[in-house]
Amino acid sequence: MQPPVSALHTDKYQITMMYAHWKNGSHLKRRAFDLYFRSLPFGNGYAVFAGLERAIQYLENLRFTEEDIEYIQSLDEGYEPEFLDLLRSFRFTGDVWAMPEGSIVFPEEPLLHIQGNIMELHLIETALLNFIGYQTLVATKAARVRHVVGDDLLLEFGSRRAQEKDAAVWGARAAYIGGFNATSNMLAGKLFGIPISGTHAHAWVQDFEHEVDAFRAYASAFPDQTVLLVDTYDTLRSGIPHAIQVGLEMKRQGKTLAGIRLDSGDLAYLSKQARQMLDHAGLTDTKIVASSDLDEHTILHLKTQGAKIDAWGVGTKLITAYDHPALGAVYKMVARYEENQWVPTLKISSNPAKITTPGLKAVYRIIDKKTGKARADLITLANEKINPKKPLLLFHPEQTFKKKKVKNFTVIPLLQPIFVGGQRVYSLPTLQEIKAYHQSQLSLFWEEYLRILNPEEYPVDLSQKLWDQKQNLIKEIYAKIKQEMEE
Ligand SMILES: Nc1ncnc2c1ncn2[C@@H]1O[C@H](COP(=O)(O)OP(=O)(O)OP(=O)(O)O)[C@@H](O)[C@H]1O
Ligand SMILES: O=P(O)(O)OC[C@H]1O[C@H](OP(=O)(O)OP(=O)(O)O)[C@H](O)[C@@H]1O
Ligand SMILES: O=C(O)c1cccnc1
Ligand SMILES: [Mg+2]
Repeated sequence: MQPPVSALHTDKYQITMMYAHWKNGSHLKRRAFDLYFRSLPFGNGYAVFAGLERAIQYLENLRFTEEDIEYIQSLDEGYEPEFLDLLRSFRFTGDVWAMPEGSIVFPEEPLLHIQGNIMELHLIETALLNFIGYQTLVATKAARVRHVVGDDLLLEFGSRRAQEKDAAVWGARAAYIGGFNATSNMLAGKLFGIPISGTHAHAWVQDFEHEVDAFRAYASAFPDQTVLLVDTYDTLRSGIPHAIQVGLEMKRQGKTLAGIRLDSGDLAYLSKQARQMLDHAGLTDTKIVASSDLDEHTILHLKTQGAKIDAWGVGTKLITAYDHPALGAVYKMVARYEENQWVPTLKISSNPAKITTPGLKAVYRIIDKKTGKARADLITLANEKINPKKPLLLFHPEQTFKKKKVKNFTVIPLLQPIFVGGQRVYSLPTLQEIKAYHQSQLSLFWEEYLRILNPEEYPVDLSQKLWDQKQNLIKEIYAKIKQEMEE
């Protein structure tokens, strides 16, 4: 368990809106928000949802401490004492639905749907977007790396380059969900039970007069898990020969040199040379680990060059989501509860893709019974039923002439209840279960959606009823604006 996240981990405007609602007497009005993203990162065909556990911990422990209240008071913004009292007794009381962590998710799908009073719904926006945006990015990047390495071992080495501590620790967890086997971060190992793994640094070698003495001393400290870093001076002429020398000494003692690590230079050439040299010396069980600014692209190139690499250490480019550093997730109001019913609401934009989809919704994955593969995701009204016995007409939400009829299918609802009335009703899966769930979900998709370059766009459609509701609301809003202009 991590220390609780402060209630002040939010933007000022959330607190000012909470106060203004309280002054207005509207702070307990019931509202609904969706959290989703609009476009996929890294040019990938899907994203891997992560960050839910952190979000759950946050909501369960959300409190204003006396120090937080003192700070708000000290701002001299005229907050009345009764409002501060309200904050003192603040607890999250809302209802939450979410996709399970490890889910394969797509743009426009509600990843979280939250109902509650407007005050609490404002407060939590920033933290939820912060956790889920980052962890989903890293899990997705990790899945891309996993996609190109097949079954090779993947080690997460990014802590030193992460954007601060929380990113290192939760990023390690997200990488594990997305397909990494281990992390070098000890704290992530302790907190989450992720396998930890590591070799040694150049400084270990530099600390000895002779490279071979450094290797020998390391091997005698860790005879069962010796991985030697061979590029401190000269990989081919010094590092590998010295590693072989120590490897043979180990062999005579009945031990195996577990591996060598290459951390610079031409990794394809060096790994092929290293493999030959190790094999020639009879060290065929010694593995080759590579690290050095790797990502899915360099790894793919190294593979096509025939690199003889068994395990990959990936740091900076994974943990910082280097080539797409923000998911751009958003949190938008979709309905207001007025006179005992939910009234859909939307935000208009000149960019049609940015017009929100109003109302309470459900998300289904449509699975072809014959192939067992996903055909499309369908967002419907919350109370809409899909009859799997009747053919289902799917159409593109913008280019509506693009249609397809689906028969012989099953539907999987994607949103799960997480909180009811502020109480958690969801039992947290273990990290192993999340990882396994992610793998099982990948197998529902055709390779065309999974490849890392120019994947096919997976269809995410709106049901006819939801589509109609959205169009009608857009028309209504424009009619109202016109009327108000004329008055
Ligand atoms: N055969 C290869 N094909 C394509 N890219 C490679 C190959 N070998 C290594 N790379 C990549 O090329 C880059 C090499 O980086 P660079 O030349 O800056 O430093 P380096 O070789 O790691 O040396 P140092 O760490 O000493 O600066 C890394 O991103 C590495 O992953
Ligand atoms: O390359 P990454 O994917 O970020 O993986 C982590 C890097 O961290 C270590 O390097 P170190 O901090 O010693 O620095 P350097 O390799 O840049 O010299 C390690 O040797 C890797 O090169
Ligand atoms: O264990 C390693 O080899 C390691 C750990 C962190 C960063 N670079 C390498
Ligand atoms: Mg390096």
